[in-house]
Amino acid sequence: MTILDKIVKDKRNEVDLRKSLIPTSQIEKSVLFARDTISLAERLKNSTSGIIAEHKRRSPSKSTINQNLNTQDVAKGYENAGVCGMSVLTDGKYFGGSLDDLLTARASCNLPLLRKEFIIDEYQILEAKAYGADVILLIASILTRYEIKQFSELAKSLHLDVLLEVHNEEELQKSIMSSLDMLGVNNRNLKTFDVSLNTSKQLSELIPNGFVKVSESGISSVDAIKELQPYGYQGFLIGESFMKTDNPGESASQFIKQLEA
Ligand SMILES: O=C(O)c1ccccc1NCC(=O)[C@H](O)[C@H](O)COP(=O)(O)O
Repeated sequence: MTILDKIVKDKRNEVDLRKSLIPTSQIEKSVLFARDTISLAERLKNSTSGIIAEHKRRSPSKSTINQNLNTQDVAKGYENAGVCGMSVLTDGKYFGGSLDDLLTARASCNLPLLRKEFIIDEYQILEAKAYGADVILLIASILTRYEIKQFSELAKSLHLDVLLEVHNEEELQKSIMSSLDMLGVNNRNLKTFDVSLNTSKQLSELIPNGFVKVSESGISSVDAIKELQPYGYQGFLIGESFMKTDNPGESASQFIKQLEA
């Protein structure tokens, strides 16, 4: 069983439990459920840097990244740095995140927020909206084409942007549909954790125009972004590189200044 299989198995149990505790009707009554969302895709199209900065305490590939920071400081720091959006990991067991982190980030900044989660049920999309997200992530390797269609159409009906993540050509071909806004190529192989920017480079030409291209994971230098930009990437998701420092907002700020110099 791969780590991804384990995460998905645990996620099904976790979502079933939450569904039994909080009914959909209650989620839909939350104040944030009625909030006007902000489009990350539009921000990326109009940006010269395209940074999506992540809140990430730990991960299966790095047991500890940073356990000492508070989400409010990270969100405010990222906003002051001028990032286009913030990604908030909400998985508890493997990443040390929570829906409360999303809520705190929402209360602390006006950035478009991505709920970074292993979405396997429509219920999690309703939660994303209710806890202040503007964008959801769908991971092609854990979903069927039918699920990608159902989930992305639900997200669009709630005015959420959809970032679809792929790692290879097969996942990309199965997923392309008009209800997606952004196509993300994950440079980290989620089975082996190997990271290679070549994955983004190789898949770029297969992504149809009209989708905002996002390169995800393993980006730790301005040079990496300059290498990826000629392949049409407008968004760059960066987690560990910022979060491993004492001040992720300041690190993002220095990074963006260097990129735009
Ligand atoms: O980061 C992991 O180890 C990981 C393992 C299994 C599934 C997903 C994983 N990461 C989620 C992400 O996509 C990254 O957090 C995100 O792209 C940022 O990556 P990085 O800049 O390398 O922290």
